[in-house]
Amino acid sequence: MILTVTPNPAVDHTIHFDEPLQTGVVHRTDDAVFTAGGKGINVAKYVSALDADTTATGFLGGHFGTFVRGRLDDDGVPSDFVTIDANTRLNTTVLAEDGEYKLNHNGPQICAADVDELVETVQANEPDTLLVGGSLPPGMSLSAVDRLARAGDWRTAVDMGGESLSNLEADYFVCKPNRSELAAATGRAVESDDDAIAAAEALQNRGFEYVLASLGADGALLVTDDEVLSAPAADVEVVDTVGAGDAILSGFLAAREHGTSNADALRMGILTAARVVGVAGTRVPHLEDVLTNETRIDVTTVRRR
Ligand SMILES: O=P(O)(O)OC[C@@]1(O)O[C@H](CO)[C@@H](O)[C@@H]1O
Repeated sequence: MILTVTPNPAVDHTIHFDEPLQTGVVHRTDDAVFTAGGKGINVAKYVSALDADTTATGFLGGHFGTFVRGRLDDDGVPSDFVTIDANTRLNTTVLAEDGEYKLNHNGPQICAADVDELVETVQANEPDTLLVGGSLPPGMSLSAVDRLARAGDWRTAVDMGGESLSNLEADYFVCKPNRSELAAATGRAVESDDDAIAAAEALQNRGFEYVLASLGADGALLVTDDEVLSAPAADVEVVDTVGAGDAILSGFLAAREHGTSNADALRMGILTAARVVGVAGTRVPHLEDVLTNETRIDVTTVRRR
């Protein structure tokens, strides 16, 4: 079972305007979507739709916490959250004619007892794979992530900011940096494909079994002890990119749970992301047929290591 930990869940508010944003103007629209979000929660939603056994945990509180719980229940995603006093955050994505604006709140204050309860909740769920996804709320330190990774006999995936990746100390199964996180984690400029490969290899050498790097329109890389694999992005219409990285990781984790090869897992990540970018916000698109989809994604071996 894949247990996802979202230390800092969110109600994702995605609002769309057919005009560029301007200061001093009241922009009005009918087009707004509210979903249960946060990186770990998105992974739970997507891997569940990919037919992998999953449960979502993390911290939830207040009215927004109730909303997130309710949405997961409606979607049939099992959850086992730690309840906190403070309100879960609201994150807004504005899709305007002049671009995609992401406005994220830092989240509610967490205390040591909340973290202890989270560790106990994770242990009680006995996952095979643990994923810790997204930012840490105020009061939760990075050492708590290492503690979660070491609290039982599971493999741990992480999807966190680049600086966090470079400061983790436990053993990790996979991390999923994007381009800027690769740069922040390694202190290298990541502009070209070669830069991305070199940075992903450098990160893998630091002790991650797999580095799955999401490169937006340039697709994704998978670096293992033995090889570097590359896959292009699918050629699809993009509504917004929110959740695309979560989708790549979800496809990869679900495929690994189903026992596929590395190349097929990378392909499934790309195909899952191709569906997710086609819907607004972090709504769950139709994913049941992703494995059997006709779309050709050619995974290439960049080099053997
Ligand atoms: O502030 P964080 O935790 O880094 O990111 C949170 C977030 O922006 O990431 C998800 C998309 O990946 C959204 O569902 C969510 O609002």
